Amino acid sequence: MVSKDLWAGVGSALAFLAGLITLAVNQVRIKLFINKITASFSSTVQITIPEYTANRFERNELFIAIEAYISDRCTDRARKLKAELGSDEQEPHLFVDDEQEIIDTFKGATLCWYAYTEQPRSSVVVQTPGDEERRFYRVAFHRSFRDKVKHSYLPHVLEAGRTVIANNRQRRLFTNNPDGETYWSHVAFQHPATFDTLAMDPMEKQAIINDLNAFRKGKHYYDKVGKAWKRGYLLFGPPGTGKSTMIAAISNYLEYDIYDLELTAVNNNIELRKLFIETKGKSIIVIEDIDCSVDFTGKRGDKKFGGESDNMKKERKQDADGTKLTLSGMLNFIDGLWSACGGERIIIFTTNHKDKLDPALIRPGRMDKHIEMSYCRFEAFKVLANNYLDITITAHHFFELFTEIGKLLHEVDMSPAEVAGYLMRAEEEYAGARLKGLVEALKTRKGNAPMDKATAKEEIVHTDVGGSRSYIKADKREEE
Ligand SMILES: Nc1ncnc2c1ncn2[C@@H]1O[C@H](COP(=O)(O)OP(=O)(O)OP(=O)(O)O)[C@@H](O)[C@H]1O
Repeated sequence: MVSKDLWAGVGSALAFLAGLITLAVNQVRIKLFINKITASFSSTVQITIPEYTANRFERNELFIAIEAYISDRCTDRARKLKAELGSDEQEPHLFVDDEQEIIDTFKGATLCWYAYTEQPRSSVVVQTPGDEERRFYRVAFHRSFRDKVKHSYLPHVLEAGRTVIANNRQRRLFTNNPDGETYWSHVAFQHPATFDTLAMDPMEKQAIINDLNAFRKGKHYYDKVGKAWKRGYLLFGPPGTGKSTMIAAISNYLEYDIYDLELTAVNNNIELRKLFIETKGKSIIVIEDIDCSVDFTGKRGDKKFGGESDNMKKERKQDADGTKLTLSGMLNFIDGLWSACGGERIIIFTTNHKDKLDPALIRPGRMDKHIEMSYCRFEAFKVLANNYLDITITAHHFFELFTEIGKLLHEVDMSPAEVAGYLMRAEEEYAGARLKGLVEALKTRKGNAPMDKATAKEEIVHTDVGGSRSYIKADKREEE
């Protein structure tokens, strides 16, 4: 009897449980159904941005920019963050972690961002990065902002995100590999040179800065005139006058990477083209000592003598096949069709002998600006004195030394590198002693190089005393 009652109790309990389960399942079904109905009438629109593009091999640029944008704008508001340290970086970067709502506002619209990760289905064989974990950003907003989001907000996020990435990024110095699997290898670029520490005529320096500013902001202009967004600079001058320092200052100013192209390691035109294609935008491509890198002279044949020699025919064929590095390959590199890919690149050649270069290589349009880096004159010296000794022309106790140096630098050719050498001489503890050492060296050089009488007569030396320009007449012969 007892066992009959017990079984009856268990039976009704099971029936009750089954009823509950059916109810729960029905409720989930009902909830899903209600969600579906409300979603179809909802005023909210959602856009999902996957981490990988449809072909799954490339990361989606929009996703990367959104990540940077949200990390930059919204980390203060987020409660869950992630920290990462890149291989070349000094400071960790903070990112907003997944599965939390982040609110952003834009021109009256409120946008709700949410990041989430989907695990791969167990049946999927991982072949590409996008087959592993799949990450997404989702942005939700009122449907009345659909156009604003599409045409203004997302482009704004893309641009702002790219700027954040460029600012956070450790700049890199690339060099081409002679026979490696990759075309370029790189190290972190950490050169302290800036335009403030670069010793040269202030007006010329300002002209270069203006030119760089115009270039950086010039995308629309270049598009309008139908030119590729690139600019060529030829830096020429004797050794030690600051050509490499200028390149470092430009890179630091524009925050561009540097590709230091070693032409002697490039075997032919095809390789040169591939190297170019592998460079990224916002970069400076440098070929130092272009006159020493490859002997282009004579490679184009001597047309003066009429006809085409066998050598020239061979040269033309090799040129067409790309089996050799030739001048025309170089010209193509600078302004051929391939050079237009990517945009926002500065190409810089340096040389100690501008006169040795083929005019075709440096004509305007290829090398747009020719910048002469010259021996140290008084204006440049003032920058070096400030850099190395922390003294300015307003330091009255050095007035006489400065005046003497000003006169001597006008008469004697000494590179900024040499002047810097005297200003940082470890064996002299005091600034005055170092300046005197420089005066002695300049006098010795002056004595060794007798001056041409005509130029030595009446010279005007410009010095800037206490900010006001004064002119000191110096009759060099009489002084001696
Ligand atoms: N104009 C300058 N302003 C500031 N420092 C300079 C300048 N010129 C040279 N120097 C100093 O001299 C050193 C050598 O200069 P740099 O390598 O830039 O000269 P360069 O013209 O590229 O020489 P080279 O033709 O031999 O390659 C630099 O490290 C820098 O300290």
